[in-house]
Parts: sequence; structure tokens; C-alpha cells
Amino acid sequence: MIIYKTFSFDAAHYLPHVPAGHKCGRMHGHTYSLKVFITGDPEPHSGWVMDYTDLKNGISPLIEILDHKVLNDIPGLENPTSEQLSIWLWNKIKPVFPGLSRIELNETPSSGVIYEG
Ligand SMILES: Nc1nc2c(c(=O)[nH]1)N=C([C@H](O)[C@H](O)COP(=O)(O)OP(=O)(O)OP(=O)(O)O)CN2
Ligand SMILES: [Zn+2]
Repeated sequence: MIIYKTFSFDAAHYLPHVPAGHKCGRMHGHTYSLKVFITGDPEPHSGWVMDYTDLKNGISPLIEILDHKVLNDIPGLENPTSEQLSIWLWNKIKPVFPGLSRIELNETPSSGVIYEG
């Protein structure tokens, strides 16, 4: 079974490696949406894979690192494409939640990445 929780954060970025004149080379912002998926079996007594609240409490410190920040300033996010940000998130989340099986990160309502490690 797969459970998930959705998070949101606002952040600014620019993409330093795009061709000259590309709109994403200029500083701009997004309201990112992050969905974190955990795979496991429901425990017989609790009936849940894990408590959504524990998932929220574990992920929230990461959201704090990103929220209302310039992503390029954060170590490891010097080239903050959605792809690189999803890898960065995966590497932070997986040690805390080994059941992590998927990340969905939306940069805009129509653009996003799915990462499964
Ligand atoms: N593969 C990727 N392509 C692009 C990324 C990325 O991270 N990975 N990022 C960008 C820019 O950050 C840009 O801000 C987002 O681009 P886009 O989806 O084109 O945004 P728009 O709001 O202009 O698109 P709409 O179609 O109007 O929603 C670019 N490419
Ligand atoms: Zn962007």
C-alpha cells in the first residue's frame, strides 16, 4: 500500500545553465507542490502504514529550509531544476523514511517531476 502527504513551499530560483536569454535564467519564483509517497503494509493494531502526522513532522524541517528562500543559495541546489531538487529531497528524506518510494514535485501546475530513486 502507498500513502502520501502533500506539502507546499514558495521559493525563488534561476537556472544558471540555460542558454542566454532563456526566461529561466532570470530570478523568478514558484509555489512548489511536493507529494511524498511511503510504501508499506498497514500495521495490524494501528491500521496504518504510518501516522500522517509523523510524516508531516519529519518533512516539515526540510520545507522550512526551502520556504521563502533563494534555492540557488542552498548547498547542493546551485542548479535548482525540478530534477535536481527532487534528487536533493530524496537524499534527505530516504534516510529518515526508508519506505519512501516516490516523490512528485510540481514547479507549476503544469510542470513537474516524478522521482523514484
Ligand atoms: N526539465 C525542466 N525544464 C524546465 C525546468 C526544470 O526544472 N526542469 N524549469 C524551468 C523554469 O524553472 C520555469 O520557471 C518553469 O518553466 P515552465 O514550466 O515553462 O513555466 P511556465 O509557467 O512558463 O509554463 P506554463 O506552461 O505557462 O505553465 C523551465 N524548464
Ligand atoms: Zn522556475
